[in-house]
Amino acid sequence: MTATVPTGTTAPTSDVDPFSHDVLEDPLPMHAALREAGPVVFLSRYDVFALARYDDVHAALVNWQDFQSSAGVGLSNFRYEEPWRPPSLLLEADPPRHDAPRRVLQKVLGPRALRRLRDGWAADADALVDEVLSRGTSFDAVADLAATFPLRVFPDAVGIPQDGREKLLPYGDHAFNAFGPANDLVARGAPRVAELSAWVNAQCQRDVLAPTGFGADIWAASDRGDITPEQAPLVVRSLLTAGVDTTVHGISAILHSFATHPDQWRRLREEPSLARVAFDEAVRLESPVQTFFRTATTEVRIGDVVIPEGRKILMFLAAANRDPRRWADPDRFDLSRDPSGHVGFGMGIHQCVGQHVARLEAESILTALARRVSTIELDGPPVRHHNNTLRAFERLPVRVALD
Ligand code: HEM
Ligand SMILES: CCOc1cccc(C(=O)O)c1
Repeated sequence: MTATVPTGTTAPTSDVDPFSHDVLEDPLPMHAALREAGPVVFLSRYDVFALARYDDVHAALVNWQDFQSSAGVGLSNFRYEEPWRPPSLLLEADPPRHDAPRRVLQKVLGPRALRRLRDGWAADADALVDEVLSRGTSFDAVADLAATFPLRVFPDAVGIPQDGREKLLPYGDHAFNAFGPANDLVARGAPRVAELSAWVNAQCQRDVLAPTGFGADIWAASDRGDITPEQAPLVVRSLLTAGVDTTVHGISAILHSFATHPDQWRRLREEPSLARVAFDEAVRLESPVQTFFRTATTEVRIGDVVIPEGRKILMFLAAANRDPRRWADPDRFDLSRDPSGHVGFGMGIHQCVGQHVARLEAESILTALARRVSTIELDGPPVRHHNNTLRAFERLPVRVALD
């Protein structure tokens, strides 16, 4: 039996460390270099293959058969390494195991289900904006808006108790770090993992969840047999893991985009319905979720490179979202652009099942702000928050003028 040797040229190679602090501070030059090097680049530091161009990232995302998620969507390969927590039934599963949990969450988080939340979230956003503006017109848009609003509305929508909600952000931050290499960012989160995991897992149990909300809806789906009672807590865990940090950094991204593009703020004020497209354009431009991995289930040919079966592929969603081969003037925040097709929420069977929740949160806070604020601008240098997977701000000082 001779081993099949993948034929095809060797990929261009780079020894860049995408998870180093200087790259996490500003990944754009690395993205451009990877796009220019070719359709696929071998990253020698991590022994993985990188895709940075839109067409190649898109093709991998929609081809779940050749690019699987069940070996983990981080650097760690679940075929040989123990996951740090039981794998997600959605993110880290392939069909057929992925199908039922996905169908359940798609219904629980669907646009129709969210209609009942719209008015309450709009009122909460108005109240928060009034509260922030009553304290002055210079503030930190992260602490006062982006990190506050999601934590005011989302845990209640899930139906978890009040106690311990401050654990959600650090838990999610660690989960997103854990998709990367075991570097200092992962080490920093390690001491609290047991405490945070125990708390999150406890919130997924039926007896602590409110009688109405996303959590109750997931357990009701297990009563109907759409998923099993053993699966229900893990599906709730998906919401608590993926549903907080992402929206905090998504809202930060949109506020940073407007604070640095005053002409677009004027457009939003003239046409408030642009809030929806503004969110997708900010997610395209900033890509709060920067990367995800896949594992090749067979030899995959990309360009004239053959990636051997079993190898990890790192998809740079953020690089694809600014690929000049796909986007005109890609670095510009432009509300007249049609951002549909961006891969900031992924694409295909794993495309973000919570995107309507995220969009409604962003739209609520944006509309509330546009109602009262005539201009918004930076009031000092933004400070980045480094994470192996998330693009985020630690601080976003802004100054606003009121009507
Ligand atoms: C700006 C906010 C958000 C961004 C940028 C984002 C991004 C993403 C991306 C890129 C994926 C694809 C993962 C992959 O292909 O492997 C994904 C999947 C997922 N997201 Fe989101 N997300 C956001 C908000 C949310 C929210 C609010 C929730 C929950 C309420 C959520 C729950 C999930 C889940 C459960 C998956 C796995 C779906 C599956 O594998 O079928 N996300 N998200
Ligand atoms: C936003 C990407 O989606 C995720 C991220 C982390 C965990 C999960 C899950 O399903 O537990 C999903």
